[in-house]
Amino acid sequence: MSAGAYDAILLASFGGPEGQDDVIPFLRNVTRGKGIPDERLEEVAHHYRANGGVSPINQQNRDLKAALEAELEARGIDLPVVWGNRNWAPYFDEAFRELHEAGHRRVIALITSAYTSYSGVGQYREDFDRTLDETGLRDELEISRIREFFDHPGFIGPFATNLRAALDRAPEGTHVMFVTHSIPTAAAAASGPEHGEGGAYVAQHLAGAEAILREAGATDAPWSLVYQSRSGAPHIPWLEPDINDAIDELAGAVPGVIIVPFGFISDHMEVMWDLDTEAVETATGHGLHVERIPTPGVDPVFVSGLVDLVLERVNEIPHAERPHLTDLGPWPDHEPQGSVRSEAAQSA
Ligand SMILES: CC1=C(CCC(=O)O)c2cc3nc(cc4[nH]c(cc5[nH]c(cc1n2)c(C)c5CCC(=O)O)c(CCC(=O)O)c4C)C(CCC(=O)O)=C3C
Ligand SMILES: [Fe+2]
Repeated sequence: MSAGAYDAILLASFGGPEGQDDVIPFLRNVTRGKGIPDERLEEVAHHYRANGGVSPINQQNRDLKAALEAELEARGIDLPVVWGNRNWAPYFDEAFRELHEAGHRRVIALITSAYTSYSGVGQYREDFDRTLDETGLRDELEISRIREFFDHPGFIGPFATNLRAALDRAPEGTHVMFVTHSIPTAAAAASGPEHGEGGAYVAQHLAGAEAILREAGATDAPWSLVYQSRSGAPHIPWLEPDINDAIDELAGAVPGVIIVPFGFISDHMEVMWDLDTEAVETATGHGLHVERIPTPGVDPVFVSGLVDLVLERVNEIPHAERPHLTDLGPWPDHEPQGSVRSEAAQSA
């Protein structure tokens, strides 16, 4: 099946270190421009160091790329997938050159982040812009991107299925903790001031949590939205409560907690360390039943949903007809970046 006006998919992600020697250079990339000394970065590095200097995120993206390619082929959609990262190889400049050298001009970016925030969207768009200029490909490539997919059935579905199974295994009255990446309260407000104090970022998470509960047939379960992985200067306010504080607060009042990591699409370092090590230890320290359900990863429902999101653009599906499980969505498209000159302009 033709992919209409598009030539390729860019799988765009965060990137992560793949060995002890990579950790500090990777963290320098993540904090570029902030002038953080290596000694401070070494303090942040501990969870990578404890895992041989390796973040699982790059392998998870290789697996997601392969799963996308298999789904596209199964559906007969002729769209190659090129992978690029913000903070580690393969970097966006390598990916953009690969796309251009293969003759691709109009690209759909699939960013591995489901929600609207500077870190999850804005920084990626800035990086695309900067990379188009640095590679001299601004007039040769046009980068569009799929909409934020926080309420797409392909993203909600796997969480709902796994939450239902976890609730069936848990003691009556177990509390459901929806956890996502904390961000500075100022960044949250800026993500969509029309949505109130926490901006679009918090509004999307609250609506997404309710959608997961509905799809799991668990609207009567006690639940809350909590946060993880705050960093930076302590005097700067970030979204709260931290998941460990929330567990401390609930201990004694509930028999257990189910942790739903719906802030991420794969079980990367911030899930493995901040949740599976720290938060689970907090819960077991209180003698609570605790289970952390998986992120979508390469769940076939999620992978198929990502291809559906790409096809929304390929087939120019009207906005109102795009599937969404909250009344916040479907989230609007973003303006393409770069400017492929039309054939007419090129021949003129
Ligand atoms: C909203 C959000 C997402 C979700 C969107 C998405 O999924 O993209 C996300 C993802 C990730 N964040 C990651 C890692 C890091 N984030 C950092 C720092 C920060 N993240 C922030 C926010 C987010 N981060 C913020 C506001 C900062 C403060 C500094 C700044 O304002 O930029 C730092 C620096 C050290 C520190 O400050 O902790 C590291 C190492 C990894 C890789 C994990 C792995 O290696 O497996 C991933 C997927
Ligand atoms: Fe982060």
